[in-house]
Amino acid sequence: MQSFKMLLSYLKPYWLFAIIGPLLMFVEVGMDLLQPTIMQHMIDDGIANGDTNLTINLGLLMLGTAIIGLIGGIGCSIYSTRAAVHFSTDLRKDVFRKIEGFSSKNVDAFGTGKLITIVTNDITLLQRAVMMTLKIFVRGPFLFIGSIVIVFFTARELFPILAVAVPILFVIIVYFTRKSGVLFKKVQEAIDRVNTRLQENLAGMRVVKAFGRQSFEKGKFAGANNELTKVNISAEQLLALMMPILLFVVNLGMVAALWLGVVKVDEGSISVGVILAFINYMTIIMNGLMSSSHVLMMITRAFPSADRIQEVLSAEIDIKDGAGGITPKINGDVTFQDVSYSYSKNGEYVLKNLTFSVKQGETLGIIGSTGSGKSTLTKLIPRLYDADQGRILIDGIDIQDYRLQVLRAAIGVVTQRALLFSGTIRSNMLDGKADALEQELMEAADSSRVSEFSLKLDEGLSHPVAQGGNNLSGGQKQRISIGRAFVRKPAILVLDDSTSAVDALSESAINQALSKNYEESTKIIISSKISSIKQADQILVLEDGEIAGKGTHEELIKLNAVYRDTFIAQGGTVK
Ligand SMILES: Nc1ncnc2c1ncn2[C@@H]1O[C@H](COP(=O)(O)OP(=O)(O)OP(=O)(O)O)[C@@H](O)[C@H]1O
Repeated sequence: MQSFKMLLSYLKPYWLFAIIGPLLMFVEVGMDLLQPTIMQHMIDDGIANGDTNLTINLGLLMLGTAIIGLIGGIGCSIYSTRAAVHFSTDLRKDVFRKIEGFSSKNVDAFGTGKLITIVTNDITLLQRAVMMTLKIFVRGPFLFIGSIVIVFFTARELFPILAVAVPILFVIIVYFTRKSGVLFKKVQEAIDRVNTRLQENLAGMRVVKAFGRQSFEKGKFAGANNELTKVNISAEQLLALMMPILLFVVNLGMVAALWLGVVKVDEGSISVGVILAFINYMTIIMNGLMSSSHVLMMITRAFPSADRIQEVLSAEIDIKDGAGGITPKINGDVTFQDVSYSYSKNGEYVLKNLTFSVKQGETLGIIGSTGSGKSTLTKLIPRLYDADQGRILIDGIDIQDYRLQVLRAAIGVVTQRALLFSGTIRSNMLDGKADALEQELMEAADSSRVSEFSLKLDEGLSHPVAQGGNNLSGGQKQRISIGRAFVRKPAILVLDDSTSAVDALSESAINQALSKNYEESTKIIISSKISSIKQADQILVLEDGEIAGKGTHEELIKLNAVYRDTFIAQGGTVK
């Protein structure tokens, strides 16, 4: 509820629409409320007295009020829709912007499935709730209260029926609205799980097919889907139950009105027109209450969504921007001082007391078994995660003191899995440096061996890249990913097992280009192949998050048994 109220501030820029809409609705409802009373006079004063002129005039008045009501209704729809759609557009923009600023830890904490549901489903639900509020929230209560007031003054003899029926209707609505709120929260959570399953399957479709896991994955998806079906049915059934119960109460009220009305007509205290008008008002009251309850349900349904949206908007981004003011030119000396890191609070440390330094232009090789923390180490440098203990310095300055933009602009990362975006080879490479000159682009394409295959393509660098680079081979994707990092000529180049899918010839060409064209960049190269890091100025051997060895290839061969054994296992010979 609190979140819903807070998010309503997004309506502020559209306050005029948000006021005009409901105001026009007042016009529509006013006209609706007049109809039964006009009809009553038509029956009692016009038809009963055989006054044709009055009957026709009252008939025309009914038509006139109906047309004015229609205009009010259409105007209300137009303005309310505008306000609600603009509201959700602005909200979606802000939520997306916030997610863009999330640290990797924030994303891990929410999960991508949930974030997608929030940006799509939750915001749509909220938009609908706002629209209904502007359109119908005025209509329901106004119809309801207006009818009660009119009945009180024009059919007081029948008023006791309302005095009994209305509180009962109220209790029913409050009960069902509360109950459904809880269930709709569960529906949202179930949608999260379906989205997560779907997302995982789409991303890993090839693996699923290659391993013949379709039926297994279908089973998992069906599990999440069945869960969603179950809670959806419970929620919808609850809603479906409410309407007949409300109708039943209203019908009882009508029967009572007819019975009491006949008695009163016999007594001569009311006319037939009053009974008909009362029954009409009773229907209007029911409609008013039903539409109010419908909007209330929509709003209740939107409460959990508002909470989830607010959760994103108020999430504290754990990576804080540095104060800046430091020289934006980064040379590339990297120093780790006693750095430890754990992915979860109170969890096991993935990196333990790492201390090493690498000078500008030097190459640092990192080798170690699977899960030893190599990738994590490199993720700490552009501050995708912040170290829990110790400090990381670049050019002698703590990385937390740099503006994030400055820090990250100085680092070129080639991730283990080549992640490409739909577009062209060129647009993917330009992601590394948007304003790169053609010459810089070509140099990067040559160094990363992109040219080697792009020149054979009809469109060259303009060759289209499908979503995720699915129309390219693993090696081609890796080369484009390397080219993207190369084009920025970064002070620090991080290559995380980035040539695993590249053929030996290309790998050696890329390594040559690295030492020739990127002489000034500090190079941090993770590789499972010793041949790829043999020439490094310094090699770290990571074991279980700790530095188990440090030195040049020759030093480690002599002094580090794990390194020596790995070298021999990879076909190396030791003198
Ligand atoms: N986002 C994450 N959340 C929680 N734990 C993680 C996360 N990423 C990695 N880990 C864990 O941290 C440890 C180190 O992972 P890391 O990816 O750094 O290893 P690595 O040495 O690069 O492995 P590989 O050679 O297989 O790529 C592993 O135990 C892994 O399970």
